[in-house]
Amino acid sequence: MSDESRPSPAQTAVAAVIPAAGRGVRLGPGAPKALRALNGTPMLIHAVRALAASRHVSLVIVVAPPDGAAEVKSLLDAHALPERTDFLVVPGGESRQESVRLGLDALPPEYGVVLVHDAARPLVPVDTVDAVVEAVRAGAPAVVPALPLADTVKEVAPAATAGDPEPVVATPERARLRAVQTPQGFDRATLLRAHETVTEDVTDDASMVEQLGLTVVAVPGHEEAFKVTRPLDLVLAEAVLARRRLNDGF
Ligand SMILES: Nc1ccn([C@@H]2O[C@H](COP(=O)(O)OP(=O)(O)OP(=O)(O)O)[C@@H](O)[C@H]2O)c(=O)n1
Ligand SMILES: C[C@](O)(CO)[C@H](O)COP(=O)(O)O
Repeated sequence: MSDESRPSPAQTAVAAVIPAAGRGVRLGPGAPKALRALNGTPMLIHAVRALAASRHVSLVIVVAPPDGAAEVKSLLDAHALPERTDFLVVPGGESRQESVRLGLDALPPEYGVVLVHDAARPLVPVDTVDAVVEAVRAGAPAVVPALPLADTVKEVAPAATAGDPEPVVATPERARLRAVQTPQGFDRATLLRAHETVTEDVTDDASMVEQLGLTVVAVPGHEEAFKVTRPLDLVLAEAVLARRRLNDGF
Protein backbone atom coordinates (compact mmCIF):
# COMPACT_ATOMS: atom_id res chain seq x y z
CA MET A 1 0.00 0.00 0.00
CA SER A 2 1.51 3.42 -0.95
CA ASP A 3 1.57 6.26 1.60
CA GLU A 4 -0.99 8.19 -0.55
CA SER A 5 -3.53 5.34 -0.53
CA ARG A 6 -2.99 4.58 3.16
CA PRO A 7 -5.89 5.71 5.44
CA SER A 8 -5.09 8.56 7.84
CA PRO A 9 -4.27 7.77 11.50
CA ALA A 10 -7.71 9.09 12.44
CA GLN A 11 -9.37 6.21 10.55
CA THR A 12 -6.98 3.34 10.73
CA ALA A 13 -6.42 0.37 13.01
CA VAL A 14 -3.98 0.41 15.91
CA ALA A 15 -1.20 -2.13 16.51
CA ALA A 16 0.98 -2.43 19.59
CA VAL A 17 4.59 -3.61 19.52
CA ILE A 18 5.72 -4.96 22.89
CA PRO A 19 9.51 -5.29 23.19
CA ALA A 20 10.04 -8.14 25.66
CA ALA A 21 13.48 -9.40 24.64
CA GLY A 22 15.54 -7.85 27.45
CA ARG A 23 17.40 -9.93 30.04
CA GLY A 24 16.48 -7.84 33.08
CA VAL A 25 20.04 -7.54 34.39
CA ARG A 26 19.04 -4.85 36.91
CA LEU A 27 16.35 -7.15 38.32
CA GLY A 28 18.97 -9.76 39.16
CA PRO A 29 19.61 -13.35 38.08
CA GLY A 30 16.76 -15.43 36.68
CA ALA A 31 14.66 -15.89 33.56
CA PRO A 32 14.40 -13.03 31.02
CA LYS A 33 12.52 -10.24 32.81
CA ALA A 34 9.32 -10.39 30.73
CA LEU A 35 8.90 -14.08 31.54
CA ARG A 36 9.19 -13.66 35.31
CA ALA A 37 6.00 -14.00 37.31
CA LEU A 38 3.97 -11.26 38.96
CA ASN A 39 1.41 -12.88 41.24
CA GLY A 40 1.87 -16.14 39.33
CA THR A 41 1.38 -14.71 35.83
CA PRO A 42 4.30 -13.77 33.52
CA MET A 43 4.95 -10.03 33.39
CA LEU A 44 4.59 -10.19 29.60
CA ILE A 45 1.04 -11.57 29.87
CA HIS A 46 0.08 -8.68 32.17
CA ALA A 47 1.53 -6.24 29.61
CA VAL A 48 -0.23 -7.92 26.66
CA ARG A 49 -3.55 -7.87 28.53
CA ALA A 50 -3.06 -4.21 29.44
CA LEU A 51 -2.66 -3.22 25.77
CA ALA A 52 -5.32 -5.62 24.46
CA ALA A 53 -7.74 -4.13 27.01
CA SER A 54 -7.94 -1.04 24.81
CA ARG A 55 -10.83 -1.27 22.37
CA HIS A 56 -8.60 0.56 19.87
CA VAL A 57 -5.85 -2.09 19.75
CA SER A 58 -6.54 -4.90 17.28
CA LEU A 59 -3.04 -6.38 16.88
CA VAL A 60 -0.30 -7.01 19.45
CA ILE A 61 3.19 -7.90 18.19
CA VAL A 62 5.30 -9.40 20.97
CA VAL A 63 9.06 -9.22 20.50
CA ALA A 64 10.33 -12.27 22.37
CA PRO A 65 13.78 -13.03 23.77
CA PRO A 66 15.92 -14.08 20.75
CA ASP A 67 15.71 -17.79 21.57
CA GLY A 68 12.31 -17.60 23.29
CA ALA A 69 9.73 -17.07 20.51
CA ALA A 70 8.29 -20.60 20.83
CA GLU A 71 7.98 -20.24 24.61
CA VAL A 72 6.24 -16.88 24.25
CA LYS A 73 3.80 -18.32 21.68
CA SER A 74 2.96 -21.12 24.13
CA LEU A 75 2.43 -18.60 26.93
CA LEU A 76 0.02 -16.56 24.79
CA ASP A 77 -1.87 -19.76 23.92
CA ALA A 78 -2.05 -20.79 27.57
CA HIS A 79 -3.49 -17.53 28.94
CA ALA A 80 -6.91 -15.99 28.39
CA LEU A 81 -6.67 -13.01 26.01
CA PRO A 82 -9.36 -10.98 24.22
CA GLU A 83 -10.63 -12.76 21.09
CA ARG A 84 -11.00 -9.54 19.13
CA THR A 85 -7.22 -9.00 19.23
CA ASP A 86 -4.68 -10.70 16.94
CA PHE A 87 -1.25 -11.69 18.20
CA LEU A 88 2.12 -12.15 16.48
CA VAL A 89 5.41 -13.18 18.04
CA VAL A 90 8.84 -12.38 16.57
CA PRO A 91 12.32 -12.89 18.03
CA GLY A 92 14.07 -9.78 19.37
CA GLY A 93 17.57 -8.38 19.14
CA GLU A 94 20.53 -7.14 21.14
CA SER A 95 19.10 -3.73 22.11
CA ARG A 96 15.60 -2.39 22.79
CA GLN A 97 15.88 -0.31 19.61
CA GLU A 98 16.72 -3.38 17.50
CA SER A 99 13.90 -5.35 19.11
CA VAL A 100 11.37 -2.62 18.30
CA ARG A 101 12.64 -2.51 14.70
CA LEU A 102 12.22 -6.29 14.38
CA GLY A 103 8.66 -5.90 15.68
CA LEU A 104 7.98 -3.17 13.12
CA ASP A 105 9.26 -5.44 10.33
CA ALA A 106 6.27 -7.71 11.10
CA LEU A 107 3.70 -4.88 11.02
CA PRO A 108 0.97 -5.52 8.39
CA PRO A 109 0.26 -2.57 6.04
CA GLU A 110 -3.26 -1.77 7.28
CA TYR A 111 -2.09 -0.47 10.68
CA GLY A 112 -1.63 3.31 10.58
CA VAL A 113 -1.14 3.89 14.31
CA VAL A 114 1.55 2.06 16.27
CA LEU A 115 2.05 1.89 20.02
CA VAL A 116 5.39 0.78 21.44
CA HIS A 117 5.05 -0.54 24.97
CA ASP A 118 7.65 -2.04 27.32
CA ALA A 119 6.78 -5.51 28.61
CA ALA A 120 8.48 -4.15 31.71
CA ARG A 121 5.49 -1.79 32.30
CA PRO A 122 2.92 -4.54 32.91
CA LEU A 123 0.37 -2.51 34.87
CA VAL A 124 -0.33 0.45 32.59
CA PRO A 125 -4.04 1.36 32.95
CA VAL A 126 -6.21 1.18 29.85
CA ASP A 127 -7.11 4.88 30.16
CA THR A 128 -3.46 5.77 29.60
CA VAL A 129 -3.31 3.55 26.50
CA ASP A 130 -6.50 5.15 25.17
CA ALA A 131 -5.25 8.70 25.84
CA VAL A 132 -2.12 8.01 23.76
CA VAL A 133 -4.11 6.50 20.88
CA GLU A 134 -6.59 9.37 20.88
CA ALA A 135 -3.79 11.97 20.71
CA VAL A 136 -2.24 10.20 17.68
CA ARG A 137 -5.63 9.90 16.02
CA ALA A 138 -6.15 13.62 16.64
CA GLY A 139 -3.06 14.32 14.51
CA ALA A 140 0.07 14.18 16.68
CA PRO A 141 2.87 12.22 14.92
CA ALA A 142 4.30 11.06 18.26
CA VAL A 143 2.82 10.94 21.77
CA VAL A 144 4.34 10.01 25.13
CA PRO A 145 2.65 9.51 28.50
CA ALA A 146 4.58 11.52 31.07
CA LEU A 147 4.56 12.44 34.74
CA PRO A 148 6.05 15.37 36.66
CA LEU A 149 9.10 14.49 38.77
CA ALA A 150 9.11 14.16 42.55
CA ASP A 151 12.91 14.45 42.91
CA THR A 152 15.16 17.32 41.96
CA VAL A 153 17.43 16.26 39.07
CA LYS A 154 21.14 17.15 38.83
CA GLU A 155 23.42 16.92 35.82
CA VAL A 156 26.82 15.55 36.83
CA ALA A 157 30.23 15.36 35.18
CA PRO A 158 32.42 12.26 35.31
CA ALA A 159 34.38 11.87 38.57
CA ALA A 160 38.11 12.67 38.30
CA THR A 161 38.88 9.12 39.44
CA ALA A 162 36.46 6.19 39.34
CA GLY A 163 34.73 5.91 42.72
CA ASP A 164 35.22 9.61 43.66
CA PRO A 165 32.15 11.86 44.13
CA GLU A 166 30.82 13.24 40.82
CA PRO A 167 30.82 17.04 40.43
CA VAL A 168 27.33 18.52 39.91
CA VAL A 169 27.34 20.83 36.90
CA ALA A 170 23.68 21.88 36.61
CA THR A 171 20.19 21.69 38.12
CA PRO A 172 17.56 21.75 35.36
CA GLU A 173 14.32 23.49 36.34
CA ARG A 174 12.21 20.59 37.65
CA ALA A 175 8.85 22.05 36.65
CA ARG A 176 9.87 21.71 33.00
CA LEU A 177 10.94 18.06 33.26
CA ARG A 178 8.82 14.94 32.82
CA ALA A 179 9.44 11.25 33.43
CA VAL A 180 8.35 9.49 30.27
CA GLN A 181 6.56 6.15 30.16
CA THR A 182 5.08 3.82 27.56
CA PRO A 183 3.01 3.11 25.52
CA GLN A 184 4.43 5.72 23.20
CA GLY A 185 2.14 6.24 20.20
CA PHE A 186 3.06 7.08 16.61
CA ASP A 187 1.72 7.68 13.21
CA ARG A 188 3.07 4.60 11.37
CA ALA A 189 5.02 6.46 8.66
CA THR A 190 6.73 8.65 11.27
CA LEU A 191 7.86 5.73 13.42
CA LEU A 192 9.12 3.71 10.45
CA ARG A 193 11.08 6.72 9.17
CA ALA A 194 12.55 7.32 12.62
CA HIS A 195 13.76 3.71 12.84
CA GLU A 196 15.20 3.89 9.31
CA THR A 197 16.97 7.20 9.96
CA VAL A 198 18.32 7.14 13.51
CA THR A 199 21.16 4.68 13.97
CA GLU A 200 22.77 5.74 17.24
CA ASP A 201 21.58 4.11 20.44
CA VAL A 202 18.66 5.91 22.12
CA THR A 203 16.56 5.07 25.16
CA ASP A 204 13.09 5.61 23.69
CA ASP A 205 11.32 5.74 20.34
CA ALA A 206 9.99 9.27 20.77
CA SER A 207 13.52 10.68 20.93
CA MET A 208 14.12 9.22 17.46
CA VAL A 209 11.15 11.23 16.20
CA GLU A 210 12.55 14.34 17.90
CA GLN A 211 15.73 13.76 15.89
CA LEU A 212 13.66 13.96 12.69
CA GLY A 213 12.73 17.50 13.76
CA LEU A 214 9.10 16.61 14.46
CA THR A 215 7.15 17.61 17.56
CA VAL A 216 6.47 14.96 20.18
CA VAL A 217 3.63 15.73 22.61
CA ALA A 218 3.07 14.51 26.16
CA VAL A 219 -0.24 13.37 27.67
CA PRO A 220 -0.68 12.53 31.36
CA GLY A 221 0.99 9.27 32.35
CA HIS A 222 0.04 7.14 35.35
CA GLU A 223 1.90 6.08 38.49
CA GLU A 224 0.92 2.45 37.85
CA ALA A 225 2.64 2.53 34.46
CA PHE A 226 6.02 2.42 36.24
CA LYS A 227 8.79 0.26 34.79
CA VAL A 228 9.77 -2.89 36.64
CA THR A 229 13.51 -2.42 36.63
CA ARG A 230 14.94 -3.29 40.07
CA PRO A 231 13.86 -5.86 42.73
CA LEU A 232 11.88 -3.28 44.76
CA ASP A 233 9.70 -2.63 41.68
CA LEU A 234 8.47 -6.24 41.87
CA VAL A 235 7.24 -5.61 45.43
CA LEU A 236 5.39 -2.50 44.26
CA ALA A 237 3.89 -4.32 41.26
CA GLU A 238 2.54 -7.13 43.43
CA ALA A 239 1.12 -4.56 45.87
CA VAL A 240 -0.67 -2.77 43.01
CA LEU A 241 -2.13 -6.08 41.82
CA ALA A 242 -3.29 -6.90 45.36
CA ARG A 243 -4.98 -3.50 45.65
CA ARG A 244 -6.68 -3.98 42.29
CA ARG A 245 -8.00 -7.39 43.38
CA LEU A 246 -9.41 -5.85 46.57
CA ASN A 247 -11.01 -2.99 44.63
CA ASP A 248 -12.48 -5.45 42.11
CA GLY A 249 -13.98 -7.46 44.99
CA PHE A 250 -12.06 -10.69 44.26
N1 LIG B 1 17.47 -6.31 23.68
C1 LIG B 1 16.36 -5.83 24.27
C2 LIG B 1 16.42 -5.07 25.47
C3 LIG B 1 15.24 -4.64 26.05
N2 LIG B 1 14.06 -4.97 25.49
C4 LIG B 1 12.81 -4.60 26.14
O1 LIG B 1 12.72 -3.21 26.33
C5 LIG B 1 11.92 -2.93 27.48
C6 LIG B 1 12.60 -1.90 28.38
O2 LIG B 1 13.89 -2.36 28.68
P1 LIG B 1 14.44 -2.59 30.16
O3 LIG B 1 13.46 -2.30 31.18
O4 LIG B 1 15.78 -1.92 30.20
O5 LIG B 1 14.62 -4.17 30.14
P2 LIG B 1 15.93 -4.99 30.14
O6 LIG B 1 16.82 -4.61 29.02
O7 LIG B 1 15.45 -6.39 30.20
O8 LIG B 1 16.58 -4.56 31.57
P3 LIG B 1 18.09 -4.45 31.98
O9 LIG B 1 18.63 -3.22 31.30
O10 LIG B 1 18.06 -4.35 33.47
O11 LIG B 1 18.78 -5.73 31.49
C7 LIG B 1 11.71 -4.26 28.22
O12 LIG B 1 10.37 -4.65 28.06
C8 LIG B 1 12.68 -5.19 27.54
O13 LIG B 1 12.25 -6.54 27.46
C9 LIG B 1 14.01 -5.71 24.30
O14 LIG B 1 12.93 -6.00 23.80
N3 LIG B 1 15.18 -6.10 23.70
C1 LIG C 1 11.18 3.60 26.87
C2 LIG C 1 11.33 3.95 28.32
O1 LIG C 1 10.53 3.10 29.12
C3 LIG C 1 10.81 5.38 28.54
O2 LIG C 1 11.00 5.75 29.86
C4 LIG C 1 12.75 3.85 28.81
O3 LIG C 1 13.57 4.80 28.19
C5 LIG C 1 13.34 2.44 28.64
O4 LIG C 1 14.64 2.43 29.22
P1 LIG C 1 15.38 1.07 29.52
O5 LIG C 1 16.69 1.43 30.15
O6 LIG C 1 15.50 0.36 28.20
O7 LIG C 1 14.51 0.33 30.50
